[in-house]
Amino acid sequence: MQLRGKVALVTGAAQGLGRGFTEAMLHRGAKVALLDIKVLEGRKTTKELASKYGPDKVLFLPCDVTDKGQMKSAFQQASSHFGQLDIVVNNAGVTEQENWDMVLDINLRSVIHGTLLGLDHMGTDKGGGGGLIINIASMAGLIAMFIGPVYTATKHGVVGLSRSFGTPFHFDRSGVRVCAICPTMTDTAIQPPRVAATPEEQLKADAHWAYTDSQGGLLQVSEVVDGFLQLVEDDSKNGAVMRITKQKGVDYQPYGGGGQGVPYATRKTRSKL
Ligand SMILES: NC(=O)c1ccc[n+]([C@@H]2O[C@H](COP(=O)([O-])OP(=O)(O)OC[C@H]3O[C@@H](n4cnc5c(N)ncnc54)[C@H](O)[C@@H]3O)[C@@H](O)[C@H]2O)c1
Ligand SMILES: CCCCC/C=C\C=C\[C@H](O)C/C=C\C/C=C\CCCC(=O)O
Repeated sequence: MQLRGKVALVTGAAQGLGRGFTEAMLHRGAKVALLDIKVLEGRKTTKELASKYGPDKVLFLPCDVTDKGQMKSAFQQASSHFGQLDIVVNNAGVTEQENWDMVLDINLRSVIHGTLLGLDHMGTDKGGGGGLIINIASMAGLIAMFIGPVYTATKHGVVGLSRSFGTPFHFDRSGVRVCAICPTMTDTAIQPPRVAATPEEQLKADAHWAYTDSQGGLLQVSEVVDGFLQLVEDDSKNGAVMRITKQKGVDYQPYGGGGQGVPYATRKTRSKL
């Protein structure tokens, strides 16, 4: 998909990777609705981007992605403000924490909801023009992050969700590509400090940084954004799971069945047999 003239919605866009994806799309001529629970940061980011790309190109919508009403309303406001919706990036996320219900709600349930809302707004079967949904998973969606079992579970869930909605069964109806991106450790505020407050936290921080350093250190946001743009522009990728690592750069997780999971003959593909 070429970005010029397109409209995107990005969750967790106030900072970090979400801000990076937003700015890259604006730079290529898209308009973007920025959603975030952090209202001050969200407004500040939007103001900065408005002064660089034009106030008509951005819209900030305060939104807690775990609140179904707020999410539904934000999607409606983004679509009606810009007159269309072409790309949804389910990016908002948090790292492992004691309140594991919250990790599940933000990292998985809201991504499921954001994907369903994206299909409702963009699906050709729902009166939309088709489009693209990119779900931000993590390498922890493909391998076990031993200091983050719940985080790992949510990111594996995001990968599975994206692969399933990325099968021809769904694409034939909706015209919406659904893909996931799995970056390894990236230099954003989600990263824990090297020096922690308690011995237990220090044990985790030491394990985390030993692993990260052994993998060549942190990715920069720009490296993940480069992969993101590649996925946006490559219309052949549906149900694809992009990996981004310091050692191998951008590549795709290999799966049997050409990345489409269990072979499935849809009405359209059957009629061509
Ligand atoms: N940084 C990494 O190492 C890394 C690696 C792989 C994947 N990821 C994933 O990338 C995504 C972005 O993370 P980041 O590294 O930019 O972190 P970040 O903390 O810099 O940004 C996350 C953003 O999500 C927002 N957010 C959190 N909870 C929210 C909620 N309930 N509703 C709305 N917005 C909410 C935050 O306010 C923040 O702006 C996350 O899904 C994360 O799991 C990060
Ligand atoms: C002390 C808490 C650390 C929390 C880490 C913060 C964010 C990480 C986000 C990334 O999405 C993780 C990406 C890849 C991790 C994959 C495997 C790591 C294995 C080693 C480990 O458990 O740290």
